[in-house]
Amino acid sequence: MKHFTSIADVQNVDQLVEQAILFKNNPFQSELGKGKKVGLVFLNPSLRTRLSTQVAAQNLGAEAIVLDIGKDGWALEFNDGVVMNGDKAEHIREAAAVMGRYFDILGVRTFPGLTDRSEDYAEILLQSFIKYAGIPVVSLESGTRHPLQSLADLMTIQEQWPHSHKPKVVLTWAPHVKALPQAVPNSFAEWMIQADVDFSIANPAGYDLAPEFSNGVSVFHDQAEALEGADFVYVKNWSSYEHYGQVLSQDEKWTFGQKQLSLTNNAKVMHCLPVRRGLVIKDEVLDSKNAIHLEQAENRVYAAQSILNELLK
Ligand SMILES: NCCC[C@H](NC(=O)CCC(=O)O)C(=O)O
Ligand SMILES: NC(=O)OP(=O)(O)O
Repeated sequence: MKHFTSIADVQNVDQLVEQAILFKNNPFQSELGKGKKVGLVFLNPSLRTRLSTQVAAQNLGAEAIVLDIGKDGWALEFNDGVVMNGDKAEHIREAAAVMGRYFDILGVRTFPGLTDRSEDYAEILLQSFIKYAGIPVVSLESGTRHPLQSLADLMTIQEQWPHSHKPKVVLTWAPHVKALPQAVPNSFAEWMIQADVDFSIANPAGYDLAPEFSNGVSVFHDQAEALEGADFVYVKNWSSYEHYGQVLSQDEKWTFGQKQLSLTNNAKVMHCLPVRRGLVIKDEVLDSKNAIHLEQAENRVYAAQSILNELLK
């Protein structure tokens, strides 16, 4: 593995999940990180990703150094050939190259701007870090994907499903007050399409994911129809891809509560967090035994550890 930015970078997904489960059982079995340094650069906020990746690096014997570059770093210029006479103090060409000299692996979080679809979907920011750092780069959530989250999600589903038949997994949109990225649902879909599950998506009209992420998946605009018999429900808000970055609906009928849960096969309910209680998922579900969001968050450590371990090989 050279970089980890999507499932396409993984040679053997089953083996990766197996390794993550092995790390969960014995976190200190690998010392590949000894003497190595992992830089974690955040252009946007994070709780789980920064902490779980730091713990993962430490479990491998590596040191993780965090820079909240969006807050504490120089404002970065990503465009080439510009005269930098505005508010941007440093070009990505130097910033990434310098970090490439300090670290062995670089993790980067770059949320999409949600105004220019082609710019976000070309992953200009993440690709610039890869181009100029010259070391392995791990996506800590980029414009279009959140692969460390998806790996933890797949691991969680596998742990929670002891049966030999495929589970029915439904990704459902839920309302939100802000325009959020499509990265988490895109990525979850990408991983579920390759997994041994029966996968479908429920969202209001206007919220269909980009075709390259939902190719061949059944998409329902009727949430109740989609939820019937579900074994796992992944609840998440995202802004419109079609009307790019817009909030088209705040329909509270899509808030996931007991009413929705009762349509399922006593489903396990998932969310990547942070979750807005009462708006995205109701307390009655989050505080029930069906909710496995904390298991997902816990598994972030072992997902990150298996990726760092691969890159350190
Ligand atoms: N890393 C997990 C999710 C991050 C982000 N959520 C958020 O920005 C929520 C912010 C809020 O609720 O105000 C997203 O949806 O991609
Ligand atoms: N799920 C997730 O990535 O959480 P953070 O945004 O807090 O890192």
